[in-house]
Amino acid sequence: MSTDQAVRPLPDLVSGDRGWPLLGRGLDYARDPVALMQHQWDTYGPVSPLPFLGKTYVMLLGPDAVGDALRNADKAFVNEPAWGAMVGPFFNRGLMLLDGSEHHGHRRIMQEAFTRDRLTRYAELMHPSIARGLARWPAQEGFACYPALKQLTLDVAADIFMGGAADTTPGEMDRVNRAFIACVQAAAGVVRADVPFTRWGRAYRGRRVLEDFLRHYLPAKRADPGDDLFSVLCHIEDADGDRFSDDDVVNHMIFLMMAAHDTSTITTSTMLQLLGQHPEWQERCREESMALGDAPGLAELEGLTSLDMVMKEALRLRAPVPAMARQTVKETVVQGVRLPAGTPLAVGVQFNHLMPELWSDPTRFDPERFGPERREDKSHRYAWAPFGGGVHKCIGLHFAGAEVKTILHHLLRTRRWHVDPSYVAPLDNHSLPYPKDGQPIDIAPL
Ligand code: HEM
Repeated sequence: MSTDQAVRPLPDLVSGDRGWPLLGRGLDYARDPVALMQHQWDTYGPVSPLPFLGKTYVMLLGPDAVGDALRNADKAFVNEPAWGAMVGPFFNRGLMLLDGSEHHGHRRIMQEAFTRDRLTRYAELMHPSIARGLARWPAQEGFACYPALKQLTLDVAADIFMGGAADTTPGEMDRVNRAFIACVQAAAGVVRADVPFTRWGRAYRGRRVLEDFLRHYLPAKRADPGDDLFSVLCHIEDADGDRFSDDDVVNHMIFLMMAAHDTSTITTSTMLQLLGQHPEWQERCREESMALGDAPGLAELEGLTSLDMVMKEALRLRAPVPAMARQTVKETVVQGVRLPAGTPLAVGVQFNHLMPELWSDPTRFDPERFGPERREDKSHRYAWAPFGGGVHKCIGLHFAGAEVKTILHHLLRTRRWHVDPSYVAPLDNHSLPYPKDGQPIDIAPL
């Protein structure tokens, strides 16, 4: 909350900013979220009204307003009703959808699944499934890398999250994958009820398939501690000995798979695009990877400094979560603007990533901006926030770093790829931004 300015009400909408009946500016967001954010900033400043899917949202832009919401110093903002309205009931009671002391309690337990020791083990386990998956990639011009990466991260999830699924046939596994994708795609549903042949109808069925699948394996996971995330969630406890119930494990697993999947796939595909367009960076990253072995450990992966800067730059240019949802539970003031209780908000971190006030030549691919001499990300605490901030900051950020870098490490050591420097990915922004054309790359053996 900012208190040092005169408090004023939310600006009125200027004419032409109502958008379409019911959809509001939803179509403008889907077409080009950054252009919409720029318009909001130019017209209203950091706190702006935004008609969106039948409600008047408030969009927060710029590092100060974003920081106010994410830090949540006076506990005015909550997640559950806000994210719940976006992603539907399919990720019910996932960590991101819990608030207050309940969130705190669950996060304390879940933290135990993401300790340094656990991450070291997950990183070891990733190598074989990633190497196996990439071995199937053809040498091809115009290879659609996005769907291939999506399959790869699903396979990794089956191994690392599930520890394999011993009594599930490939056909059943395929059904589980489709159920999972149906849940993820529900966010873009227009009909938001359990109606057959709609996105939500499919997602309701998908959630049931996922629950049945996880409950089938639960007794075995409870009985036999393993290294996969599912087993880990069954056995971890916080310092007071609190543990997850069976329902908690199922809810957290479904949410974790969702949180990990598209975000990591988007990041990896953006990196493939950028490294394909900037061969000098591809070579620089390759040299570092060649200096390591086939299956580097977590610390070695973290030591791939060029790849690390490229990953940060990819997350800056295309944040997998461009905006976060929040809702006020009491009246509060953001950057001098009074917001009543019950206000839904979109917290637009992607805009911060491209502000000329915070970054030099912001649309240019320039990973060195994250190098020790420049550290442009330090221009403001919320200049770069692809993983969010505050108590809900991504719990899987180091896991994501390990997975994305392991995929790139294997690719750099076995393939060379090229992308036309003028290529601009046509993004679908209905849920998280992904390239509609499958993001073609020309890929060949090294
Ligand atoms: C590059 C990949 C990823 C990106 C960009 C990303 C981004 C985010 C963001 C922005 C949030 C905050 C949402 C909010 O405050 O409303 C978040 C939360 C979360 N993420 Fe990630 N994420 C990534 C990968 C992962 C992975 C791999 C996992 C798990 C293995 C994961 C698990 C979670 C969980 C559980 C939360 C909720 C945390 C809480 O509410 O306490 N994420 N992520």
